[in-house]
Amino acid sequence: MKYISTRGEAAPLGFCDALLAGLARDGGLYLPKEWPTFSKKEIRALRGKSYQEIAFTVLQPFTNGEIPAAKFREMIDGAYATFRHPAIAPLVQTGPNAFVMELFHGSTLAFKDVAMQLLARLMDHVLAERGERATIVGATSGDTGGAAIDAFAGRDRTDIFILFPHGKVSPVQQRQMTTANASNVHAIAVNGNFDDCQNLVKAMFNDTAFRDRVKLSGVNSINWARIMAQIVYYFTTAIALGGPDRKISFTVPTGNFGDIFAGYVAKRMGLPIDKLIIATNENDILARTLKTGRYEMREVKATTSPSMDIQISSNFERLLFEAFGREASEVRAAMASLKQSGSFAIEEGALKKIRKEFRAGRASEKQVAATIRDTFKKSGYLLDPHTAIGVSVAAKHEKPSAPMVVLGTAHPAKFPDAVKSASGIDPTLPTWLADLMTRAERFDILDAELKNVETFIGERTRVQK
Ligand SMILES: Cc1ncc(COP(=O)(O)O)c(C=O)c1O
Ligand SMILES: N[C@@H](CCOP(=O)(O)O)C(=O)O
Repeated sequence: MKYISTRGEAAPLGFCDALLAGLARDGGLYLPKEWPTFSKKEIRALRGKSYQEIAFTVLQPFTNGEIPAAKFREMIDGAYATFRHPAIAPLVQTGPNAFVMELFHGSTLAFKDVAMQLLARLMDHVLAERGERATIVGATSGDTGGAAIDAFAGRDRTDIFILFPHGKVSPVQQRQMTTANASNVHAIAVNGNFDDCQNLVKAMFNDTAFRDRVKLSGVNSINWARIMAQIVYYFTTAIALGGPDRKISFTVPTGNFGDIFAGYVAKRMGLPIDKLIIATNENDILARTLKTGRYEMREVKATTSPSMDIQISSNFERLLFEAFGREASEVRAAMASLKQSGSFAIEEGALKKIRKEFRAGRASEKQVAATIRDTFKKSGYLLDPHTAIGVSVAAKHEKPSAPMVVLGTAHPAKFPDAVKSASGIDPTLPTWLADLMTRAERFDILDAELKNVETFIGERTRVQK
């Protein structure tokens, strides 16, 4: 299986090359040339299997035979041994036909751990096989950074540089990035917002001389392996709820569109998913796009769900590629228009295809607080603000015929201020993070200027120049 770029101008790559490349050289995102599929019978055969067994079966076709099966299984087992719940992604019933899939039992309490722990092991393996090192850069609005630092800290073949928006992540998120005691970790607070950080990362990938000199690799969801690992929990959950003989709907708190795109891929692979519902906060660019057919950037607002305070939703490009019938020239035109004018229009045919698979909704700050408060009052279950957006939006789309699963993307203790002000409850960090807020911090502050950031990274990476 080869991986092709959404912009159609980069050479197709095998799995290991796409893994290390992150962003394609034409600025596009990699996708498999065709989707591997599973029949209903094959999906039924996964019933009763562990998360790790299902992960192995569902993901192996994507590895293109480039990772030995036993080694891949060992990586999966290692990745999920770091989780504190045996089911990895357990389900909690919150209503007669409503569930939250808890994705926050990994070491940094966010769904990012699910993919990042596997990604780090895959990269380590490929770099060791090739006798190479890599410089990893990542942009974060709060959660990707902590998960990446946890997964890569102390790894000898990689130096990791995480860019986060200065003063715009929660104190817990910041500490998860700034207190790692490892010399290969560099947390950088950027004077700007998340979109500035993400633009810097993409600009570094597009600077070929720099990219090649420091052997740049990415851990954001621009990296196909991130999306790939996130496909698994759609399968485990659907199977637990009666799939493939029953359709399930998923509501996904969305920012960069990676998590929900993984659900789309699961559907393409044969998993009977009814609807995929995009849930946004007041930065509702995706909900507006589905309604109007125009992707139109606005000023980003700071909300109580900072990880979703995003205007440039990276993986929407992957969906456009699909909706345009994999016509890369149309993706290039849309992305050029976005760069030039901050917007693009989606033609009727493509929009129809998107609307067939997806619904979308937004939750205001008031609705988020009310959802946290009411859910706690009703059931004693404490939601984090991101998951609360999912629960709020899902309520408008629930129907008796298909169970509705909201992706629980973070633990409430990552956002204690918002949770306490909504519910009166002060969520506590688990014991292994109990001293997090007293650990010594180490980070640098940089302006959002490409040359500046490249010089900083170039001087600190251990890649041979
Ligand atoms: C807690 C949380 N929820 C939701 C999201 C949105 O996920 P995605 O960017 O994959 O759409 C993020 C960030 O990615 C997050 O950290
Ligand atoms: N919400 C994310 C933003 C980056 O998303 P990614 O999935 O592309 O890594 C975060 O928490 O950092």
